[in-house]
Amino acid sequence: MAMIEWNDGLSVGIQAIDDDHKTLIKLINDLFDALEQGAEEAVLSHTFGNLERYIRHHFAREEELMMRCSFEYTGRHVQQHQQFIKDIEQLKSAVVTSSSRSVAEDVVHYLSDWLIKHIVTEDTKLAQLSEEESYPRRFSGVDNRFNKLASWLAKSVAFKRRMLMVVCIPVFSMLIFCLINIWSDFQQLKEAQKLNVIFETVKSSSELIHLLQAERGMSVGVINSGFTNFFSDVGDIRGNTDAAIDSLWRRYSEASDSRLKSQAETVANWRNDIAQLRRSMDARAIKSSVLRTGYTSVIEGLLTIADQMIHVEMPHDLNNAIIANISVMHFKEKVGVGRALGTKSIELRSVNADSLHMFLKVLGEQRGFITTFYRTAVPKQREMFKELEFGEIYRTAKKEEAKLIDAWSKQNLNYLDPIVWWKSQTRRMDEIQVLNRQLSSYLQQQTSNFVLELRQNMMSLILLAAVLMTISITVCFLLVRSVIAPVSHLTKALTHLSTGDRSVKVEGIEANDEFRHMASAYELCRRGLLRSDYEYVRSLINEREVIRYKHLSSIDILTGEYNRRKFTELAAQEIHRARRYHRPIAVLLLDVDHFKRVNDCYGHAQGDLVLKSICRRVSDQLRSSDTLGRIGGEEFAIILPETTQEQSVQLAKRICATVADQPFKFPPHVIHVSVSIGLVFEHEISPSVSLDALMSRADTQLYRAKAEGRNRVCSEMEAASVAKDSVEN
Ligand SMILES: Nc1nc2c(ncn2[C@@H]2O[C@H](COP(=O)(O)OP(=O)(O)OP(=O)(O)O)[C@@H](O)[C@H]2O)c(=O)[nH]1
Repeated sequence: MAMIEWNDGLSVGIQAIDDDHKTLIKLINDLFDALEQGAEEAVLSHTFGNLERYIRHHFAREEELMMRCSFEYTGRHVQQHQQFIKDIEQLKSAVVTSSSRSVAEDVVHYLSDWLIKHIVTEDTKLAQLSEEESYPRRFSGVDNRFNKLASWLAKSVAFKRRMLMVVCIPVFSMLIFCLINIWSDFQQLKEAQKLNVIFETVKSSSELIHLLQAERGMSVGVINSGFTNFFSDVGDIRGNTDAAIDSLWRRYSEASDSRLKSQAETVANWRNDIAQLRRSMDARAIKSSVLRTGYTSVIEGLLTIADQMIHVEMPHDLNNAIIANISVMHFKEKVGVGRALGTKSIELRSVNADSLHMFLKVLGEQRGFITTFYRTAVPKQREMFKELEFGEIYRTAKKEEAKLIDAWSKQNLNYLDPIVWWKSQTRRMDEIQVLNRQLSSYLQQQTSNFVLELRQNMMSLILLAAVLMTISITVCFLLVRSVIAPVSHLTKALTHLSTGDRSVKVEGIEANDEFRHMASAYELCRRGLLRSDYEYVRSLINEREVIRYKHLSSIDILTGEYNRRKFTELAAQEIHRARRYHRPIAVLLLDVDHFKRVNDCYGHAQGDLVLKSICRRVSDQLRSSDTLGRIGGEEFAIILPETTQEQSVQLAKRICATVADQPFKFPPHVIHVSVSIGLVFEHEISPSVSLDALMSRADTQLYRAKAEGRNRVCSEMEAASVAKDSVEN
């Protein structure tokens, strides 16, 4: 029968160590079997030797592993190993040389207890530590980078923090995303607010260009008419132009953007240039062509500044919209140039090819700007332009343009009226200016919408960020409550359980999930351990009961000495030992003399007291290694191991004397009693001599002692010497 058995639950997870443990279990079982079968000393010694060697081998393997893992308690463990190896030599001698079977069994129990403790506590700790090492493991998982990373994370970042990471990383990523977008929107908002200023200046520039175009046309008309036509109109328009220049200058000089501010000086210069042109005109000291060039250069300058605005960073749609708007401003200027060319040609009736060529070139430039407009304009702007193109004024002007080209091609401008031409083109320019204003308003509207959209976007992002923060804080709080707290409770409870404290319950887990299952499993485990604790205590009690019953079944109730059964068992062991080790032994049979009379005279109760007292006196004479037993009513037997013949005879005589010399006093009675003893002695017990044989021989001597008068010791040696004496005599 196996003393202990391997159970996979004992595995520490390291194949080599598990194999060692299995072999150790087998060797302990072998030792137990050998003892069960009553093996000879040589067999026991061999079996124990195997166990001892394997323990040394196992310790060496463990110590090597401890060194490799830098195990914290290596020194202490090595010391324990050395101590155990010393102890095991004593255990070996206890098993091999002890004649007592129970001693050998105790040693085997001790060894099996040691092995289980060693596997369950010491080696399990070591195995946990060696997980990081490359020691061949039984359950090696898939060793890939992901697993390594996960393992690194598990070791470097505590569970609580990992849980927080799970929540915080995505939430904070989104938060950062929101903040980046808020920042970007904020920047765009600032730019958009600047755009408003830019569009205002473009609008003002457009108004100024329109007034300058009108002033240029009228001023040229005044000069060309010899200062007869339009003179009063020029005065009115100059005032408007001055107001528009001042307004534009103020816009530029008050602008916070350095790009705009720098244009204020240019506008001031243009104001001076225009004033100079006017003075020259009023002094009639300028040609119309020079005057036109002067105005045109200012207009082109204004258009160039407007052109620069398209390079300001802004949303694509707005950028296209402003390009479209500026294209219309350019287009209008080209209409103005065409108007002047046509007017001059009709007035002079000039049909030269250069003029026609220039006119056609201007028309080409107009088409170019219209193409740019259509390419960049947003649908709404296109709609506005189409309305203009299909309007009566625009179509009339285009018809006049066609008439002029036709007349030019026929080389006859005589039937054309310059006033009609000029007016048609002027009305067309006015219409275009109306369109320009609409386009500018549209731009401002778009910018306002854009700003509004940005503001709303920013507000939404701020709201989202606030919601995310609230969610993350709430989720963190909930996680702490619902995950980390149960894990902490369970860990605490398990720690208590592992140290033997079975009283800690897991409380506060309200979820109906894995934690509840874990808590239930823990509770089952705790109750199971409690039950096994009680069972263990129960088994200890039972064991004690068995020992007590065993004791009772071995003891004579009256005297407290061994009864016949136990005495026979112990006497047989002593005889076995004496035979094995060739040691001497003596057997004494003692009978109370005339005890019937004691009973008869003093009663049975008094007789019992006398028997007890005799036993005490006899026992007082014995050594601890001697064995006394009551084998009959008033008959006792004594085994004296390791005693010489002389010592045994002396002891027997001393017993006789100690009983007979002092009467037993049980007031009011004084009872005189004696004992007779039959003694046998063996220097060395041969295999043929049994306990029964010795007892029988002792009984013969006892019978002789009774026969010879009682209160004496009779032995075989003395009988032999008497017989020898009589033969010699
Ligand atoms: N009080 C008491 N008497 C016992 C007990 N056991 C046996 N006896 C008595 O011991 C007596 C033994 O008597 P016998 O066998 O005739 O021997 P004896 O009277 O001692 O005489 P010898 O042995 O020949 O010296 C009997 O009267 C038994 O009743 C006991 O436990 N208590």
